[in-house]
Amino acid sequence: MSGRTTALTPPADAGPPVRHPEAPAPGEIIGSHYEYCFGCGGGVAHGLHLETRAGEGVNVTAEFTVREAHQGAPGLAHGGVLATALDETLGSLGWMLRVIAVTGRLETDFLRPVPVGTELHLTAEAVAVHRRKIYCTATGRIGGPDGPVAVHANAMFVEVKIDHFIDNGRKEEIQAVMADPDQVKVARAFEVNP
Ligand SMILES: CCCCCCCCCCCCCCCC(=O)SCCNC(=O)CCNC(=O)[C@H](O)C(C)(C)COP(=O)(O)OP(=O)(O)OC[C@H]1O[C@@H](n2cnc3c(N)ncnc32)[C@H](O)[C@@H]1OP(=O)(O)O
Repeated sequence: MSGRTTALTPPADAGPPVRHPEAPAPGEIIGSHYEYCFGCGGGVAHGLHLETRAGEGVNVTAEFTVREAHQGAPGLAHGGVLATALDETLGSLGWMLRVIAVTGRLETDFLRPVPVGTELHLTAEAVAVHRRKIYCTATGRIGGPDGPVAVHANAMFVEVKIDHFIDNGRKEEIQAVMADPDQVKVARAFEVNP
């Protein structure tokens, strides 16, 4: 057993998350970070095509419509797909903090079944930061932004540098994104974090 704690409660000396001065303005659409991302990429036919908007604090909102390709049981969304929608929404919080962060831990509560055709209204918010760790929560509601909660997640993201992707991603995809000026622009946006 390692000594690592898996608790999602921020340590006592964690600080509040601080909205970066160059974060997208409230209401601004946060574009896809990668065309072939299953969560937000336009190039994935059966992907979630999540479109996320900046909130006023260190928070974001997004919508996702459950389609036939997202089923687990007949006519119902697969739980893993719903967890992905929460994960993707949480991942967008990096834009508000202007850091790149990947999911370290994601704990999901499934409270109501979500039928195919449902629009899931998602919100995510960072609640605390401790060194490279970002503690955050996300909620998916059905029937409208104030509708009943169907899914909820507590999560801990870990800040990483671009090298995390360059060192670990398959060479073909890494070379392709490095050759794409739009993608390089996305990556560069995170490189300077005053
Ligand atoms: C050219 C490219 C262009 C790219 C353009 C932009 C791309 C923008 C992409 C954004 C994408 C988002 C998409 C949606 C979100 C995903 O789905 S991300 C994908 C899923 N997640 C992953 O693949 C992460 C896999 N895991 C890892 O790589 C490593 O375990 C991690 C998370 C980076 C941590 O490893 P590490 O850097 O060695 O850090 P480590 O010292 O182990 O941990 C740091 C701290 O976190 C704690 N910690 C780490 N893991 C855990 C855990 N599971 N539980 C509890 N605590 C933990 C440690 O205890 C430590 O705490 P302290 O000592 O500071 O108190």
